[in-house]
Order: sequence, then structure tokens, then C-alpha cells
Amino acid sequence: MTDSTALLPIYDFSFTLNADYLKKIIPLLTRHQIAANPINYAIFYDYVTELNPSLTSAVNRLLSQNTVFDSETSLELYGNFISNASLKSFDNIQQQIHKVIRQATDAINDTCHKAEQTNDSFQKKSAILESKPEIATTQSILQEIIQETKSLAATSHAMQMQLNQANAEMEQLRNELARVRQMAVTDGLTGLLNRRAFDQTLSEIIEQPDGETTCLSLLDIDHFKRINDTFGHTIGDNVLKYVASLLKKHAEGHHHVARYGGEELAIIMPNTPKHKAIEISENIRIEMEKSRLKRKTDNATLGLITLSVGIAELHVNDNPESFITRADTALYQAKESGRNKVMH
Ligand SMILES: Nc1nc2c(ncn2[C@@H]2O[C@H](COP(=O)(O)OP(=O)(O)OP(=O)(O)O)[C@@H](O)[C@H]2O)c(=O)[nH]1
Repeated sequence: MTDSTALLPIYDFSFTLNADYLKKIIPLLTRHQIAANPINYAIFYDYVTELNPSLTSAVNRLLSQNTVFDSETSLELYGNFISNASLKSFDNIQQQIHKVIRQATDAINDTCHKAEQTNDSFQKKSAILESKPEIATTQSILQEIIQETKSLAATSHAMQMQLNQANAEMEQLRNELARVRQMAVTDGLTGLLNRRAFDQTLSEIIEQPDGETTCLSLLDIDHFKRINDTFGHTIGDNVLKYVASLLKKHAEGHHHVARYGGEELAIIMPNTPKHKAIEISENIRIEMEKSRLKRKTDNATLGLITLSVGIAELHVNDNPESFITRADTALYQAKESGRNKVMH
């Protein structure tokens, strides 16, 4: 049986934090006249925690279109963004692996059985040859032996073919597993690591310090709400994708680029001194500031879009929360001091 719990979201927030979420979820559901059933609660739980940016984006779109959250809509959201579609894929792949292994085992068993039969038959014939060494008997037995040897060779050949096919199918399944695994750690909109992968990567880096400097850069699009309100969510999504592409372009190969929350992106920079983290973040900020994005349909400019950035350096006694909080504080200072800035 699959350990399906391994693929379920982990909700390890404290009692107090969950109480805070409750206080946000209920008014939201009430304001939008959405039934407070467990499915909708789960959807809006992920929404307020911003754990699941793809879901946030989908909910924002539905809310901005005043869509009624009927059971069909809720189940679709839940199925697509929470219940984890990859669970089904994993089950599917596991069943297929079992099937391939069973077929290969059957083929091997058949061949072994056939080899045993042939061996028995050879022993019997050898006994006859020893007791009746006439030429006619010898010839006829030789014919039979040749026949049986050919048949055994054919069975072995069939098994070889089946094993080759099983090998090819296993290779395909391996690729499929890699694809599903990739999906499970990727944010659907930006293609960056998702929040879960971000949390996991950061914890691993903090738990296994390598003595080198690690920095964290949090990047937030300034007045993103205004972009959404003025141009709509689809354009907002495209701006997010563009910013994500800038991060990917400027980050180094060993950095981890993630979507941390709604319009907040992050780069975990292991083995990177602070001055380098600042330089990379500045380059991203400057390129964003210089970009003049346009709406595809009518070439209308989206105006100046800027980024605020907060950087922190990992300290010896840090845990993920304290590290993120320091970067977040720097980001807050960047916002407070006028936005379009990198603070550390
Ligand atoms: N289009 C789109 N919008 C999103 C997504 N996730 C979050 N948002 C929006 O991002 C906006 C964030 O707004 P605020 O937190 O008020 O921040 P802001 O307008 O960027 O202002 P400052 O951060 O203070 O500069 C909200 O309007 C969200 O709806 C997404 O995936 N797509």
C-alpha cells in the first residue's frame, strides 16, 4: 500500500497561528458568502497561509470574477490544488511497476520450468542411450534432443525479448516518476520551487551547515495589488512570471529560487558572501526597474514596476523562522523607506 500521508500537505503551525488563521478565514468566507464546509475551509486555509500560491492565484481569479463557490467549483479547486493530483500519478506508476515486474517474473518462471523439463527429458534419453546403444535409437533420440534444444532456445529468446521490453517500460516509469516528483516541488505558475520545497531546502541547509556563508534574499513586487486592480489577474500572473525569469537569470547555478508566497519570491544562496547576495539582488532590482513591460494585446505599457528586497545572512544559532524573519524585516525596511530598494 502507498504511504499516501507522505504526499499530503504538512500543517505544522502552532495553536496560536492556527487560531489567527481561523479569525481570517471565517470573515473571508462570510464576506464572499461561501459555505464554511471542510472543503472550503481547507481551500481558504491554504489561501490565508499563502502556502499554496497556485491555489491563491486561482481563488483570486474566481473571487475577482464573483464566481459562486458551489460544490463543483470547490471540489475542482480542492482536487487540483490540495488533494495532490500527483498522489494519483504515484499510485498509477506503482501499479504499472508491479505489472511489469509480474510479467518479467512470469517469463523467468516459464523459462526455468521449460529448462527443468528439458533437463529431465535429457536424463531419461541418456538412460535409454546407455541401455540401448543401437544406431536407430541413437538417431531418433538425437533428433528429439535437437528439437527440444531448439524449443528451449526459442523460450529463452522470448524471455530475453520480454525482459528487454520490461527494461524499457521500467525506464519510462522512472522518467514518469522523476516528472511527478518535479511537479510536486514546482510552483505551477512560475516554474520556481514551491513553498514546500523552499521550506525543505532551507531546513536542510540550516541542519547541515558547511561552514560557508549562506544568504537569503526575499523579493517582493511593489504595489502588486495595483497591477492586478488596473490590468487584471492574468497580466498580474504574467508580471510574476517575468520577475521569476529575472531571478532565474541572475541566480547562480547552486542557488535555490522559489516562490515564497503570493507575489513574494526568494533566493536561498548557499556558499555566497553577503556582498555577492547584495550584488545579485541589486542586478535583479535594476533590471526590473529598467524593464518596460507591455500588454500583448494592445502594446499598452504597464508602467514602472519595481521590486523591494530584503537580505539576511545565516547565523550559527538560526532556525528557518529566525533566518526568514531577519530577511523579512529587511524587506519591510525596504518597503518602508520608499520601495525599489535592496536592504540587508
Ligand atoms: N495575479 C496574481 N496576484 C496575486 C497572486 N498571489 C497574490 N496576488 C496578489 O498580490 C497582491 C498583494 O498585495 P499586497 O500584499 O497588498 O501588497 P502590494 O500591493 O504588492 O503592496 P506592497 O507589497 O506594500 O508594495 C494581492 O492583490 C494578491 O491578490 C498571484 O498568483 N497572481
